[in-house]
Amino acid sequence: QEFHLQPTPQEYQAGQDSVMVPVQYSLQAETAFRETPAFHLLNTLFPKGEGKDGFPVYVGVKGDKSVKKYVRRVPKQAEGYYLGIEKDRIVIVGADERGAYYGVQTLAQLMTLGKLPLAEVTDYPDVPYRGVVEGFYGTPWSHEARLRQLEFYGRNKMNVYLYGPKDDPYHSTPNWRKPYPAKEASQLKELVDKANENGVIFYWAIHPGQDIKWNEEDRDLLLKKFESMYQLGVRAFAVFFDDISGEGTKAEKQAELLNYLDDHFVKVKGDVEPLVMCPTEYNKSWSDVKGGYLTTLGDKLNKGIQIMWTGNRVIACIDKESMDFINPLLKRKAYIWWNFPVSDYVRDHLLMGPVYGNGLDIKDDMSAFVSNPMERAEASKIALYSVADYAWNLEKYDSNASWKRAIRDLMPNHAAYLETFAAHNSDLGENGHGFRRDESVALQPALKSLLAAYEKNGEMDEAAYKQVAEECDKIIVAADRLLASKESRELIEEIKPWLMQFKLIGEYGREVLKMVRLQKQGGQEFVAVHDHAQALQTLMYEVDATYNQNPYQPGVKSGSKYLLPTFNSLFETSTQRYNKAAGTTLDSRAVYMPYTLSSNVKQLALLPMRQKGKGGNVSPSNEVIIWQAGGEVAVAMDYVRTLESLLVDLGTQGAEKNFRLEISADGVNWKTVDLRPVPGRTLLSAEVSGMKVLKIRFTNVSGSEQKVYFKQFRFVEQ
Ligand SMILES: CC(=O)N[C@@H]1[C@@H](O)[C@H](O)[C@@H](CO)NC[C@H]1O
Repeated sequence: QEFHLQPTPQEYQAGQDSVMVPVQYSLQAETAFRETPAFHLLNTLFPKGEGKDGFPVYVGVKGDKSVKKYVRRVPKQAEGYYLGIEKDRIVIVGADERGAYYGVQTLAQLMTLGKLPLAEVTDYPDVPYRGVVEGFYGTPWSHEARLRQLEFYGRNKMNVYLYGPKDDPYHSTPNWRKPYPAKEASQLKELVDKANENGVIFYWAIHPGQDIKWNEEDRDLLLKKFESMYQLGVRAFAVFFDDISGEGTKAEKQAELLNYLDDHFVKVKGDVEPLVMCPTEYNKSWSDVKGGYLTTLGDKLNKGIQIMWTGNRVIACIDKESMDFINPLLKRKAYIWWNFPVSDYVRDHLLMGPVYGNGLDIKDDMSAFVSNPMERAEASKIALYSVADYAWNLEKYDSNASWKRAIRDLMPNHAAYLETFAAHNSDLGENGHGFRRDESVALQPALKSLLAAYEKNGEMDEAAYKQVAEECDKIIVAADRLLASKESRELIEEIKPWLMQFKLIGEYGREVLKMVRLQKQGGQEFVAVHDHAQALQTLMYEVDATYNQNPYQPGVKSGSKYLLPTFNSLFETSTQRYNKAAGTTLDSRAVYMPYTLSSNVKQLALLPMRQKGKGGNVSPSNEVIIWQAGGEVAVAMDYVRTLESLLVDLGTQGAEKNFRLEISADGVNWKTVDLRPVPGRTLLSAEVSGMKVLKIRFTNVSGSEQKVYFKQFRFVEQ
């Protein structure tokens, strides 16, 4: 693999010549430089550290005497730097302190080459703020995972991390008004210090909108919370108003609060970054321009305040058209919150594929590009590496090359195996946002050709067969090697269930290919191989029913877009053909989904049904659902079944007054069923035990539009 600086620099010129990597350096810099993160990093790069006879390293920022003669080479862009490696010196000049830090990070990468090329790097970021918003639903990252993330951001020249895990009770309702308990407070302080060491601005975000009162008391409580975070070292703050309903959604009030914080906290402190806010209307598909929410923010919010935006939809790639829509309304460059590789709405999938689909022509249209990642911190690094690469230098961004480098960066000694795994674990599966990713890209042609030849006219595409068979072998080896890896143990522990599932898919594919071969030969051995394949199906079901049993999208899906569906089709077709020829009745069902969802509520229509054990649930949504009067959601069974229980949770009290649940045993006659609120919760329980059901229907009968959450719709069969 040829060497490539990360992120891709704006300009990198290297001759053939090089110098040995010095073991010691002598620092030529202003005294003040010794207090900077750039110095602390530089000091770790030379085995023998600093010494007066060491290799001269001139380092500083524009204006420093020590680097005066190089000042013309420094880019004018913020965080830019010039790095020159000459025969008798190294020169690093930053446009500012973080630029100097980035110059040292680039030097660190060059020093891994074993010898230093005589080179010049003139570099700077395209997008001012680049990084990560920990803004997902689900288990917040651990403290150790966050510390590792911050080092990763420094190495990849990401300069922001926004702390905003939805399920941290002190970030959101109910405890946003309270200071953190001692342990959490000291951990946050440690994170702030770690961020500073790595050139990362640590934003602490608050999510008060669900229960904030627009009065002085709450305003002062929020200010007090900011003050308590300031005491912990936080110097950058955000206010998120996403996923709320009710009073807290008022634009005028939100703007008034933000401006108050800006005038009475940020400007007073003098050493705090500009505020960042996430609007309630944070994507175009939800915005009602005429309603004036966005333009109110655009008109009223103090100019320096940044406003976040997820694009044309909740989950969407960002392009020129998206930016041309939003920037004029906000009267500033939107601060992009990119919802990838976040998977809190497809928690049974890993998103390990390339970062692609964002415009390469929008570097001047956004003030920030931050990624909302998976709750699996280490696994998110593949995407985050490429987000860093993209946001630093859009025009030179190459998604596939970046993806390969990201994998090698994450597991240098197992890159080939991790790439095999990542290639087949990248799509999200069906989901309520309709957002999909490509998967098994290199193998797709062979899978399609093998299936088409066999299913349409019973032929064998030998070349495709061979390629798929070889891939199955690679999958099995890759899964074993990764499961046994000593390298990146934290990553392996995060993705272990998916690695187990992945291996089973490789073994299942191997057996299914044998079945196809044997079916055509008509051999008796078909039965034994069929039974082995079925045993593997059972093991795959067990993994899916045992691990990652979260209440939203439980289970472990792998290779779900092309790989497994192809093997399942081949299993079913070869078994059916064998049965026909041999007069046997081998079970030809591969995977089974007995329930079908239908709905005329726009945000529910695409939600996938999931089978779990002896029951099913409709995949929940994180967002507020606009449920029109008379709107309904229905679930149809494949044949009449008997219910044990049914639970609905719309996240709002009193929903049982506005909605009706009906059951039909024949799809024609309907019976209304009582919905009982569970005391103290928004959960509703239906008395359905023993009822025969072919179809379930749940309707808004309030006569008006309802804004609710769709947190749960689950039933269990007897
Ligand atoms: C601005 C934003 O995306 N907010 C949340 C975010 O916290 C979720 O993680 C995101 C992905 O499901 N959906 C949008 C919404 O629910």
